Amino acid sequence: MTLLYASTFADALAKLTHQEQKQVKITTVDLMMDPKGTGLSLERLTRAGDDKVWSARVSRDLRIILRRDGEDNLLAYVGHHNDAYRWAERRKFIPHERSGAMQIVEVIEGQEKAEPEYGDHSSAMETAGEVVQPFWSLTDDQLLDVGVPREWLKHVQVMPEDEIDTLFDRLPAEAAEALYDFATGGKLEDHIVTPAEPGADPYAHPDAQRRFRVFDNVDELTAALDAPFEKWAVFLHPAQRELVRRKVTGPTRVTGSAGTGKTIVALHRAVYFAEQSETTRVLLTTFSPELARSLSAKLEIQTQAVPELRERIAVRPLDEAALELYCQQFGELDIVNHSHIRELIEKALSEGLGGDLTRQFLLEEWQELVDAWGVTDPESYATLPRIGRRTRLGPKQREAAWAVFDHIRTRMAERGLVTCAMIYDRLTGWLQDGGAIPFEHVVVDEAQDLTVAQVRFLAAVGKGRNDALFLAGDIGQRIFRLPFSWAKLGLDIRGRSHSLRVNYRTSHQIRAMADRLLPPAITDLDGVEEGRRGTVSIFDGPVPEVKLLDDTEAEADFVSSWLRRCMTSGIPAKQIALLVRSSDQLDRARKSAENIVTASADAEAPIVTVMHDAKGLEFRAVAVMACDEDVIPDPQRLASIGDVAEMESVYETERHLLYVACTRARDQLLVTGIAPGSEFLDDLR
Ligand SMILES: Nc1ncnc2c1ncn2[C@@H]1O[C@H](COP(=O)(O)OP(=O)(O)OP(=O)(O)O)[C@@H](O)[C@H]1O
Repeated sequence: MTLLYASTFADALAKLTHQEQKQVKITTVDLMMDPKGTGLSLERLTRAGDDKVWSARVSRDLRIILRRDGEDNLLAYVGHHNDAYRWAERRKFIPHERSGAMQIVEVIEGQEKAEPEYGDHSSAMETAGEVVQPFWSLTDDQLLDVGVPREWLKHVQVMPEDEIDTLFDRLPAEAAEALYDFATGGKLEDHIVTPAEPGADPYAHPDAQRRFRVFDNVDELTAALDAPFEKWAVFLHPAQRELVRRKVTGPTRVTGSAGTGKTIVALHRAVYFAEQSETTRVLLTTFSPELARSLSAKLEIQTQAVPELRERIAVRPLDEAALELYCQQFGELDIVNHSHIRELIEKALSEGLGGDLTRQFLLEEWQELVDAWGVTDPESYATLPRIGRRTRLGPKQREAAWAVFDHIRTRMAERGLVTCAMIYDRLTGWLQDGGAIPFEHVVVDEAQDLTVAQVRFLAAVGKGRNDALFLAGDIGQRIFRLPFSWAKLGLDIRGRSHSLRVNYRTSHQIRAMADRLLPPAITDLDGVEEGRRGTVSIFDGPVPEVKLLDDTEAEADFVSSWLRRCMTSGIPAKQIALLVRSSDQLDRARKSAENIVTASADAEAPIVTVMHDAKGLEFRAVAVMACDEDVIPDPQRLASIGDVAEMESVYETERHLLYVACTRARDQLLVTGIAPGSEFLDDLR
């Protein structure tokens, strides 16, 4: 017997109460242990759209809808009595005639009425009266090629524009994606379905696997039922699945705009590696402890059916993993902090070093250039491109500056102090001399913000080993540093970078607005292009609002009212975030949140934080506040930049930051500022 579970079942289960879910789980497991259903009330549904559909009684009111075909037992839906029967009456289960992929097709009522009003498809006419019909010109053949079920052809051809947002609810996802992309300017040809081999299993096609999961045993099914809300753990998009299982010969990168499931691919990829053998060890890593914790929690869910896999995957922030490795290889160490470095600069200045250079300049020069790039001698310092540095230096000034840096390095060496970058540099040298880390595979999430030292280290980790390095990231979300070439540092992903294009996080409306902040394609310094065109979201929501106000008080009041509306509509406070550019504006956000908390004693407070700290997170509602003219782009960063190219890089990073903030929102997005507002708001609007 084959156990199958449809995403429609997972969605329906998630809508039931906790108690009902428990009852469903018990009946499901009984059903799977006793496929003939001898002890259960099974009933074939004669009025269903498909003659293999049965109902199973869970309780007086709850029914599971099953499809039983030979050895296949498919859990299709669950719901209250009438809802479940009505769902079954209006569904057919048929392999698509072009792809061979099993589809659940909604039976359209009154289909005969859906005749196109103009019979000739070659006509350029796209409207019937006032109603725009975006798919009017598409032929049956073109629609079948992208997975539209035959019974939907006419309905799609006359579909009015305002129904496009329902595509994902009503059509198989491959067809909905193609049509949505076409309606928003994309090409249908990019979505032609892959035909199956004759006689192939209709559930094995990649398009079927995004909605059906085959279980090997009841334990696996039980685990999936325990996590009914985590669809990502069970149903991958074909493009995600491809990347998870791909065999590669060098470092690989998955890209895609915010919310396209890069983190999910990274997680599945780590598990996939761990499945390869009992002795395989995988490092799953990212930049911050908070994101590492979130990866760890997701991994627990994903591996609950096979807990031993969890043991084979270490989840750590990259700095922590590097530190651990360093201590194992070279013993304990002391890491310098900013105040140490400041003290050393002071000392150098008091000894007459540094010429007329300021403390602040020397500190930044050390952090952003000398330490970040691992510069160890004056010659390298003299030839280093001054990426991100505002001030040009003449030879004399460089000499004076180097005297200070030399002083810092010597004192640090005497006291046994190192910087984080030095840890990576030493590990890189050790790897180049034949050292080996205790992991066969390293999977890195949020890779767009890796430092120079981290990239060098990872390049050494991946050198000469297949499948050693898998990176997930979006260059449009690089917010912590200015761009640099990975290939020049030995990490070459050219030809092995793949984009995802289905956005699972943000509504159509929010994604479309946020996308206006970035160009349709971004090319990194190694010439790898990341195209964002053709990305579609799988659900829709309210249109985001951009609001400019007269002063901070008016802004706080406006955001408080918005917060109240969000919470009244059922969004829990913890699922709402108020984001600002930097800590200087945090009070403005806190004020809006406080208005809510003081108005209702038991109201929980929403999350208030800076945009940088929201990277990788998601919320149902987000207010991006304080988008004022003199806040974003940050005027301090832009001040006194001499070089045009450099100015562009800083602008870009600030734009990315606003993009990151806006794309944390799932359903509701509000952007506010004091008039006239940030120049970026013109693009948003
Ligand atoms: N195949 C899937 N099925 C259902 N949900 C998915 C799937 N893939 C991703 N998601 C959901 O989409 C949301 C975004 O996924 P994820 O965080 O992996 O995106 P991302 O590309 O890493 O985003 P960002 O670039 O903003 O960090 C998450 O809620 C995730 O659970």
